[in-house]
Amino acid sequence: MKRKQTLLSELMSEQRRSMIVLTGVSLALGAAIIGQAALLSEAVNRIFVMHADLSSIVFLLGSLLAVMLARALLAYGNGRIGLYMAARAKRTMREKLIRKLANDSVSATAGGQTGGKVSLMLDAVDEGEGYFSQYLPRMIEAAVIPLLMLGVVFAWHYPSGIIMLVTAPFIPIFMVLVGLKTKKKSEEKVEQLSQFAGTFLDSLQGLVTLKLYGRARSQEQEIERSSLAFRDATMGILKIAFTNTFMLELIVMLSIGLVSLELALQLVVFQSMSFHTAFFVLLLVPEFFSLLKNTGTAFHSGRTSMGAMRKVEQLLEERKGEGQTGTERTTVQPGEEGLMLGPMPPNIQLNDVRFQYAPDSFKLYVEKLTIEPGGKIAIVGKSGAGKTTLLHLIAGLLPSDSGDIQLNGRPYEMYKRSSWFEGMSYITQHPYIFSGTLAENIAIGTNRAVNRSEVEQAAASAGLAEMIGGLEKGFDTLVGEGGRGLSGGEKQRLALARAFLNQPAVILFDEPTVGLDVHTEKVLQRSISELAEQATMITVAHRLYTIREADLILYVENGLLLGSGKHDELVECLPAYAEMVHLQRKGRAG
Ligand SMILES: Nc1ncnc2c1ncn2[C@@H]1O[C@H](COP(=O)(O)OP(=O)(O)OP(=O)(O)O)[C@@H](O)[C@H]1O
Repeated sequence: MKRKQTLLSELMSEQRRSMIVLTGVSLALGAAIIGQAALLSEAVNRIFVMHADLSSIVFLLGSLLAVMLARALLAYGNGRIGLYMAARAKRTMREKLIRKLANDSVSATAGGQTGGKVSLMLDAVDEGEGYFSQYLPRMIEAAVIPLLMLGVVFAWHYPSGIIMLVTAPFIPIFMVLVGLKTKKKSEEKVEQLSQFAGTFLDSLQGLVTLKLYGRARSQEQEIERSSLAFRDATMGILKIAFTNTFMLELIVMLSIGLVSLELALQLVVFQSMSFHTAFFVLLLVPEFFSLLKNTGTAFHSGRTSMGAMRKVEQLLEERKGEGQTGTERTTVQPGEEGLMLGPMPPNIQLNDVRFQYAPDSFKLYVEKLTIEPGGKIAIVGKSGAGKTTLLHLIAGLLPSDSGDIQLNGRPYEMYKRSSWFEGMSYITQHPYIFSGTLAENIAIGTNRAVNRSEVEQAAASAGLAEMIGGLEKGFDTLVGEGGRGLSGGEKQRLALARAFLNQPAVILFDEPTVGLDVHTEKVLQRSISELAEQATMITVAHRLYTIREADLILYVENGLLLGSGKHDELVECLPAYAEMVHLQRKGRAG
């Protein structure tokens, strides 16, 4: 059975070439370190033991300087390659996350904690960087350079080599023990951070609601609790990191002490070795242990990064399976090369379509439904009956569990998704206003480049001209986050202006449930009917006027399409519909 490729192994396979370069640079760095020690010990030997004059060692000192420079450059090069690998890995992770979120169905994207996702996108991906910028370069260095050094020490003075060989494994053993402990802690930390960020962002977004319901204080306490938990998790990791550093220093100090003692005994007591050799080995030993020690710190950051990467992987995995109910779900493959839809409204057909948000939850079933091109459809029913769900299914914003949705007689999946979405505009009750100017917010209605006069024309058609004309900066007024606020009616008209730019073949319209003033209502109605002249219009309808004018009314109850037809027909043959109309009339009169 083929093993599932993890995110880390995927990222690693991208970095193969960089890792080969890294190994080459590490080898050169090892040679430079050994060369530096050899030249330095030779220079000291000549000056202090052989009392050579300065002119005879000028070349030696020049070579030493060159090797030191080369070492610095190689160490810098290693750092740069690490940073390059980290940047590449972060880009890949972000791309994967964005692609995943963008390809999820609308309901899946809207689900979950927004703040948590933001924190994951920004922080966990950043934390993952340490694996490539620190851990990998240090590990490759540790695998290459100490071996090189050990070989040289063995060749020059094998007893020191034996001590190094015996003491060195204590460092990785210690690292593994500590690493295992930090891994769990770091996963906890990322979890805490995500929770903290989530609580914080969600509280900020809902500040007005919280204040109104007098919940601001309890939310404050919740944020405090969340931040304290995050602090504790961070402190836990720091405690381990500090103890780790202290223990590593101790092991390194003892090991260097042991080699020095052995060298001193050989040099002074037994006089069995030259000063040159002893000094050369003595110069190499701290370098050897310092490299191993660096891997200790890198190991710690590597574990933290792995914890963060697991979180990213979980989000990618989670969303992969999200919404699957066990039955084969007709998912839409994004970006597939498929049929293109033309500018004309398509014929839309639903056959035996079933949908469920999750097992044991609300069920929607449509046996047969045909929407003719250019039709004006009103979906009606009680609150929670499934009107919006049906609208989203027709629009392909939700994937059906079974059955098929056809456009012009062919399954929906055969079409290129972008061609369908480009020909469609969705005017929701609460359209999202992005942070930017009014002109920019209108221009996002279409993919093609638009000029200012087209934006102005669209705004005028949507009945926004008067309101924008009254603003000091007109179309350049900043709206959305950090900008000017817009009323509910203005937001919907802005969404309408987006649709006017797009000139869609299919319009989805979620009619406002709250009453707009007569003037706004008239403007909206006029604009929408103008926009819908050449298009199929599917409205989740609440107004009697819209319902009466519709070519086809779909009456939904408890997720079932109870009846469809014209207003008069339904009043005649569907008592539930007749009652709804009656109640609506009474409501208006009262
Ligand atoms: N993302 C979701 N996950 C699970 N259940 C959902 C989800 N969205 C809606 N539902 C449930 O599905 C049912 C139908 O919801 P839907 O929004 O389609 O109703 P509606 O007729 O449009 O209601 P309203 O007129 O109040 O907007 C409701 O019971 C709702 O709670």
